[in-house]
Amino acid sequence: MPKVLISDKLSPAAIEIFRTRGVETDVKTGLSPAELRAIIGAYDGLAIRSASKVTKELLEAAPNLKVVGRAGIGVDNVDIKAATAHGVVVMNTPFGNAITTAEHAIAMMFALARQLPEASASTRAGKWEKNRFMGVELTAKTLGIIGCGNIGSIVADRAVGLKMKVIAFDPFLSDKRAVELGVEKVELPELFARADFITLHTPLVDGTRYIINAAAIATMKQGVRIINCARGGLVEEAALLEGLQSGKVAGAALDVFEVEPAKENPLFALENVVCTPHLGASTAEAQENVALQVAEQMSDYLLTGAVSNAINVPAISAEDAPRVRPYMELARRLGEFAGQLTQAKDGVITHVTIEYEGAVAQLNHKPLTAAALAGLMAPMITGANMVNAPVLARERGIEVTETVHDRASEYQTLIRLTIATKTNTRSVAGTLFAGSKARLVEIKGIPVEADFSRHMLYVTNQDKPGFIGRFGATLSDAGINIATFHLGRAAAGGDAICLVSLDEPLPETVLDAVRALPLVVQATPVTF
Ligand SMILES: NC(=O)C1=CN([C@@H]2O[C@H](COP(=O)(O)OP(=O)(O)OC[C@H]3O[C@@H](n4cnc5c(N)ncnc54)[C@H](O)[C@@H]3O)[C@@H](O)[C@H]2O)C=CC1
Ligand SMILES: O=C(O)CCC(=O)C(=O)O
Repeated sequence: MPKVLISDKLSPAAIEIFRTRGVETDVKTGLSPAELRAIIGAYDGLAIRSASKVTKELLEAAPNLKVVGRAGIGVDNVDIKAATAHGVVVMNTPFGNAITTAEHAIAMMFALARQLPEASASTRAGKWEKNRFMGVELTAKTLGIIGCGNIGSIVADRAVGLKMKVIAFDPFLSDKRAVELGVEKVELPELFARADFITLHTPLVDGTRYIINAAAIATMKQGVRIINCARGGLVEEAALLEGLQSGKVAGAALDVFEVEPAKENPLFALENVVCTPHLGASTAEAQENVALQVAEQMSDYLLTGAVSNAINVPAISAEDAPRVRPYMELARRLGEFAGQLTQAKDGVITHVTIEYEGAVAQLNHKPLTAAALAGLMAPMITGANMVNAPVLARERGIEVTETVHDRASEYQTLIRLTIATKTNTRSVAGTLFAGSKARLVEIKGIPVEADFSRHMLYVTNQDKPGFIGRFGATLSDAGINIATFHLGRAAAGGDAICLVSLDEPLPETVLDAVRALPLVVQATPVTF
């Protein structure tokens, strides 16, 4: 039974889902990095929000970890590169808290416009300072949205409803989508120059870090108000502080900070700053949504291999998983077979081509390619799996080509893998028999029909009389039982191949004896 650790505060709905799905679940929140490192080795899955940091060091201490599930959107607390290198799938829940976070941004905009926190504090203190709090209307004001994805789009929709003029900067916002949302697409300098309110909704990545800095603030309207419910680090706090103190920026509403938890911050001293402690996603509805979703996704992956909302691996829907899984198995086995045949003397692999024909051509082939690469590299690289295999291939300069054929094939469905090294090219092809059973049907273009079995011996020989008898005698003299025996040849008298499955591993001495037989070109044991 797979075992999951929940290390941040998640709705109890998640535990319920894990347990009913048959995933053993521990909840241990508030652990220090060292405490988490000390126990992570026992778990297959880790469910987190934003407090737990999934670092390279944590991943190094987690040999069994297969999946990290982020109950939320931002994954900047996860070292994705390191997770990928360790073969760990990272998933998030991209929609579950989007409405709630967009509503928080809108609430923050109102709070800024009407100084609600200060007015509330003053009233509760019995001051009745009616003249102190003069607000601004939102109607007809220009809202500049930076990042118009899930959350930014919902903010746009709500702001349009408030009769604001909405302008947006997002390099991936299409003209059509902008029209649908009722927003005007602009470049960033124009947004800075025109917006009365600016709200941020991008991830924190290298390209967005300090997207609001001193230079940007200098180009903004006098009296601009800035809202950040995305990530600390998008706004340079020192520059914002200066802008607020000079009056250039009339107010700022911040849910997120460069350093969190933000217990001390010079911005807190200013009365035109509204702050919340990273509450964007904190509604009962959103927390229920993300907890349910992350538990379902992680359980699906651990129990069935279905992948949804993964950041670092191609998606396989739960619906597709039963159809795709046998093909992944076939692709992986073809990769393993080819990997074991590729010998050190062949030199490094330079190119891998994966062809999909027949029924398999209709499927999402990304996970199949990843599985084939994982199989290929597994004999050479410990820990290679379908998460890290495409990266490992890229790092090693292996060019990967996927070809999807719509031509009719002799087989109803076929995957062919061709491995090129500097000195050699090898190909293997397989099909699914009876819908789910992986079978080898071609090696080096020579037809064969063989199941993948635990212990196999692959021999290439010259197609001349005498080979089969001597080969059979060598194995039987050594007391080795042949379970199945498959022969194939390119043409009479030409290159021939022989693939046998054995009941036990072939001792080195017998392998040497086979290799020494006349007509044998090479003999390679293959195990699964
Ligand atoms: N305060 C909170 O509790 C929460 C904060 N968040 C934050 O909100 C962020 C946005 O979430 P979603 O809208 O769901 O993500 P999303 O991926 O749907 O949208 C992000 C948008 O930013 C755009 N973008 C990327 N680089 C950009 C750039 N340099 N300039 C302008 N736009 C750029 C992308 O094209 C995309 O459309 C998350 O990454 C997360 O950090 C999300 C949920 C809760
Ligand atoms: O889990 C939380 O409270 C924060 C949510 C968040 O920041 C996110 O989903 O990106």
